[in-house]
Amino acid sequence: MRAMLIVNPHATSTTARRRDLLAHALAAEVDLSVEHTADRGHAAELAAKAAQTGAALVVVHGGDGTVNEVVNGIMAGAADDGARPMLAVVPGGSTNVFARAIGVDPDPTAATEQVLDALATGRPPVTASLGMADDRYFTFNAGLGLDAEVVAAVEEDRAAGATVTNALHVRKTVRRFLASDRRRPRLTVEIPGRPPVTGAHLLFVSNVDPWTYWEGRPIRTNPGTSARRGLGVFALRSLGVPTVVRVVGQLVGPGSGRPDARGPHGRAVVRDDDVPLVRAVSDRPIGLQVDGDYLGLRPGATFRGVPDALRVLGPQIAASGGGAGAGRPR
Ligand SMILES: Nc1ncnc2c1ncn2[C@@H]1O[C@H](COP(=O)(O)OP(=O)(O)OP(=O)(O)O)[C@@H](O)[C@H]1O
Repeated sequence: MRAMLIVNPHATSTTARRRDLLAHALAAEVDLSVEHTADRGHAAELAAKAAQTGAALVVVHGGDGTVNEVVNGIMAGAADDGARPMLAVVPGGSTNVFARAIGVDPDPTAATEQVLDALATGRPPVTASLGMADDRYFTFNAGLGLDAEVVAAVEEDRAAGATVTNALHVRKTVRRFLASDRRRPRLTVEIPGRPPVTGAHLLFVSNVDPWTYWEGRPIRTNPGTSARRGLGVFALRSLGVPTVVRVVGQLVGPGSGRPDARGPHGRAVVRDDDVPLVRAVSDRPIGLQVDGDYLGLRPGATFRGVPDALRVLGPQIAASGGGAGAGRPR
């Protein structure tokens, strides 16, 4: 089997030793080419090349941003899903939301074992859905408004040499929240078959649950969403302090991370956990983020679910038919 290993050598939790071990272990099982990314965008080019030249497997070792690039590269490189290489993820970032949501072990050594075991035993890949925000695929979430503004502000600090920490995210979120125009909501959100929702301030669209992790704890905006189902939609129609305090409490309070958590709810919360399509139009330009990558200001965006888009090698499937969001064997 021909495979490509794509590594972001600058990802937060990777080391030279781990990269070497991973490459050696994989090379014992497959015909492997090893590529290190040189800059932003390179992982997408490499993955597209792997798909175009008929590789059967692309293994990515990096954070969610590099995984997003690799997925977009695979999808661009092979339009026909039968010709698409399988994906395997060995987490190398700080949160690794997509990998964890589809049942990849967050520990890179254990995740490597999952991939080697699947190769050695012939365990089939599982399928996973993707989301699309306009023409860009996403693996875990995309958003319009506050979260995109926070991503942009954090990226700016990172580019200036700051270390990205949870504390930095909190500072930027509070600052953007206080600076936002909380009296003039910008968005109209349209979900087919439902009356349009006017007066929304922000929109989060999820492909998997949880939406993200905080200090290792899952933050669940749409607990009914998984890589086997459609998109999760979460919008807020009020940024009033009482509403925000209540919703933040529902997102991070006791019991919020449990598998049976109800998720955020209330009059100002618009939520749907399984939709094929959602459109949002803004009355003035609004920031868009996709898997933590800021794409700039937009007049709005169209989000689509892409079922069974990827075959992911490594995660096991529970007897009940699904791990944490993983799809079915294929
Ligand atoms: N060699 C590189 N040099 C600069 N940027 C890169 C390189 N390789 C990948 N990138 C970009 O850097 C961003 C962050 O990388 P990645 O997600 O792999 O790691 P991370 O920052 O550790 O992840 P996380 O933010 O989840 O902790 C990605 O958006 C990716 O496109």
